[in-house]
Amino acid sequence: MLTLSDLSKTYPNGVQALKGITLSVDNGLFGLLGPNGAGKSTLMRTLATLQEPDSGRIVLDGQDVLADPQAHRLRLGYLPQEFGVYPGVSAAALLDHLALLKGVAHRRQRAEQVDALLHRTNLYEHRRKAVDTFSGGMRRRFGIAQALLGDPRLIIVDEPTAGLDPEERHRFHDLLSEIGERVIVVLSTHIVEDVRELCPRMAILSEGRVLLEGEPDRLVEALSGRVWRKTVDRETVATYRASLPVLSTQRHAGRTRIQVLADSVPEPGFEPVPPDLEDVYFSALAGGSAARPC
Ligand SMILES: Nc1ncnc2c1ncn2[C@@H]1O[C@H](COP(=O)(O)OP(=O)(O)OP(=O)(O)O)[C@@H](O)[C@H]1O
Repeated sequence: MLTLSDLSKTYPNGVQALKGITLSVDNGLFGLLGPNGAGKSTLMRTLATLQEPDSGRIVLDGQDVLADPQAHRLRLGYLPQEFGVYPGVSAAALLDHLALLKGVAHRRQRAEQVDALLHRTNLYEHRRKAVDTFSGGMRRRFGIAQALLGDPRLIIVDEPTAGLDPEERHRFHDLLSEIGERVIVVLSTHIVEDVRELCPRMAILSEGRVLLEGEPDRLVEALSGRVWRKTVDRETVATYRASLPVLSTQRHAGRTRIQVLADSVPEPGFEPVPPDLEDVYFSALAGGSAARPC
């Protein structure tokens, strides 16, 4: 169990990136969803003990993370948004090197672990290729392999599917789900689909605060009967936005579909639609009229 209590962080330039974040995270995949600048990466780096919060507490399995960051790092796997690799070094050699840094001192044990991870991430046949020549998807999978070195208890993945093609994204999702069966995985993303497909629990973060937390299915259910759609001309969208709580707009066959949150039909011509997680996300960002945290 991972608990974050009242974490706050203000950068030297005055930006308050975290404003009292409190969350409880169990085994499995936990999705942190939020727009750019919400504070996701700051929170991920804080969880990875790469930077300290100004205040607050992090406890993993009863141990105070900030009191002993070194012990925490041994139980941690981290896949940052961007990671550099030494040019010309093969996947197997780099994993071996990283395993050594992670404290897997015994050569044979290291070789076994590296081989197992290369198989698990479907990179075994590419093990002799330099990681800097890998495609985006292969690089991400390599990132997961290095995050799994040393058998961590907590895995942190920051925006893992950005830039992946659908097939690689799918493959990456399978890998994350499988990992989530045994450990805590905290996944940050601005892609609603990632959370819908992967996470039994989630939180929506914006401007350094948790707006909403819960099970995606239950959060969607809470919007049932309250989402309405109408196809309109593009020029009228601003008028609708000014008078109704518009959740989202979408181009469809040359016209625009708007989705509105309302307890009853907002005006003639709107039809009810089943809510989805995107509606939950936009309603939370819009001020949380749907926000009934569970
Ligand atoms: N090192 C830093 N110094 C100053 N401000 C920072 C620093 N890192 C992040 N910020 C600011 O803190 C806020 C939160 O940024 P953060 O990168 O944590 O958000 P994010 O949700 O991960 O966004 P993105 O998806 O764009 O990475 C932003 O306003 C950002 O400009």
